[in-house]
Amino acid sequence: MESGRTSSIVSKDSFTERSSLRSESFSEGRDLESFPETGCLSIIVLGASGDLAKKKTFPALFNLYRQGFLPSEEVHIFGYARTKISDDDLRERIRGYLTEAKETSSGHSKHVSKFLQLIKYVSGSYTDGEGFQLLDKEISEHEISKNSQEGTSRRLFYLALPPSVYPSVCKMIRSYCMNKSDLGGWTRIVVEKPFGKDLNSAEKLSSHLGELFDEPQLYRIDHYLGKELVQNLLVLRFANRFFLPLWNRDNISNIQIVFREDFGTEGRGGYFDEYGIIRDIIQNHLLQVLCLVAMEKPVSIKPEHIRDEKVKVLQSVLPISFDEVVLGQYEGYTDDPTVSSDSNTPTFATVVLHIHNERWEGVPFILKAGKALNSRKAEIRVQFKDVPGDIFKCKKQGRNEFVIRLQPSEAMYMKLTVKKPGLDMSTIQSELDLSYSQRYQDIIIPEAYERLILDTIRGDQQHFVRRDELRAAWEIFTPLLHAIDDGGLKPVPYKPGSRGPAEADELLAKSGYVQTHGYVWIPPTL
Ligand SMILES: NC(=O)C1=CN([C@@H]2O[C@H](COP(=O)(O)OP(=O)(O)OC[C@H]3O[C@@H](n4cnc5c(N)ncnc54)[C@H](OP(=O)(O)O)[C@@H]3O)[C@@H](O)[C@H]2O)C=CC1
Ligand SMILES: O=C1O[C@H](COP(=O)(O)O)[C@@H](O)[C@H](O)[C@H]1O
Repeated sequence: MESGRTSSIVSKDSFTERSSLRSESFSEGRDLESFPETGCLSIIVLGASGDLAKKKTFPALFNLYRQGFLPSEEVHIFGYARTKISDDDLRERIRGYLTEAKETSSGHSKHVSKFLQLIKYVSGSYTDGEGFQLLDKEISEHEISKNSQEGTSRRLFYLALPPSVYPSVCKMIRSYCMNKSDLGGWTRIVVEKPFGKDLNSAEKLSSHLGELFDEPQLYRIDHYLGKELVQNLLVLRFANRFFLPLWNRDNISNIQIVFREDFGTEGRGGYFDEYGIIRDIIQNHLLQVLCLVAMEKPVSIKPEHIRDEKVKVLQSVLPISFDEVVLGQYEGYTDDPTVSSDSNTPTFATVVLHIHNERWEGVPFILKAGKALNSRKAEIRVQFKDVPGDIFKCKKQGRNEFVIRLQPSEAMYMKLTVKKPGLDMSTIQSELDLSYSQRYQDIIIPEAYERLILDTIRGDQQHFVRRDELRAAWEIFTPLLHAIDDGGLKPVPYKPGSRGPAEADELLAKSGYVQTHGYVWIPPTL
């Protein structure tokens, strides 16, 4: 394995102190700022009392700390929210979410306690200056205590908040909490999706944030871009001769990008009902995956080169035809008291996109996402066309497929036809399988948030959404979303624990997907 500092995949036993937060992986091609970073680092989690903060943000920070990426002599963490609680109350709220694999319980609790001591809580409002002045004072005290030279300290603000408060919070940060000068220090803002509700609101939000901060200071996080197999897509496509000649309309029949969850909105009904599955999953997570599957080879692996190509793909997507959309809502969704009883919000959607360019003309990209379905998984399924001149008459067994399983059980496998072992000359579907748990037994795959927060500290924007990308993404979905919001398109009911509406499978078949019968991929066990 590479040294821990250069790799974001860590060995199961590693607990090495890393003194630098600079990325060295793929460093030759990267475009990272070049000043030395010596000042102390303050990470401020706004909305620290909330769901995301406790389930994702603090655990990701803990894992970075545990692996030595957040040395206690440099880093301090602040929680900020309106709720009036003490430092210890916040620590107790998050303690139970800090988990780590394969460590003795005494080793674990030692790390947890030390980590929790790095956290301080400040209570204040999101709309007036008083709380933010207090926050600034606390951060400055920490910086002074670390002998950080003025202007060299680094401040990372993580907005784990509902998007409705982003504008006022950003204004407060700009007015009261910026790093005072720029002698190598910085102020960066991480904003969570959804970035707006449609094209207009997103543009308004972008303009507002754009007046307060420069684009290099803004990190629009989409945690799917931090998943191991999503990060592998460009390597897979552009570092393997196998795929180069095949990855196009001549060979590929259709591509599915699928997200399934086997639970419903679970305590987030109020949020979800305002947004729905398209804004929650498809317009961001699945569309980002589509970009990486469909984009042309970038000039280099510099973040801007990659993001330039993603924007081009998005701009080549044709307007969505409503005939190629199936919406669903699971039965019982409106029983949640925070959901309106006559809600039209889809909890399931299949949407077919078409990319109007030389590589993809005629290849449907089928994006499917649903809550309360029969399984939990996310995958990309590339289905190839039939083999012309099928001398083995094996068509009935199914087509070649290349499946990238993003989660759970990260894997990629190729479904292919082989001779059935034995004396007979017959064929059977089998697979070439790269299952990560089997192939990389010594490695723990980092959580997406862990990786992305590290990127924000390192100043690497590759895995974050650029403003023009966001605009192009909203352009694709806004007409459909408005039609749903206006009641012009209605979701069909489906049973919780099912595959979703039958109409979605019909749309899949209409789009050219050929179901393989009698073959099931079984994740290998050790
Ligand atoms: N939870 C998740 O799994 C995921 C969440 N996200 C995104 O992360 C962000 C935060 O999500 P989540 O933690 O679930 O949200 P929460 O509803 O838990 O809100 C976070 C905190 O914000 C404050 N808050 C809540 N509602 C309001 C309001 N109307 N006005 C002002 N402050 C409010 C509360 O703190 P207080 O009252 O103490 O100030 C709350 O603890 C959202 O943008 C969400 O879309 C993205 C991916 C997954
Ligand atoms: O952004 C979101 O993602 C989660 C699913 O994330 P995953 O990493 O577990 O696949 C989803 O449950 C949530 O509704 C959505 O806001």
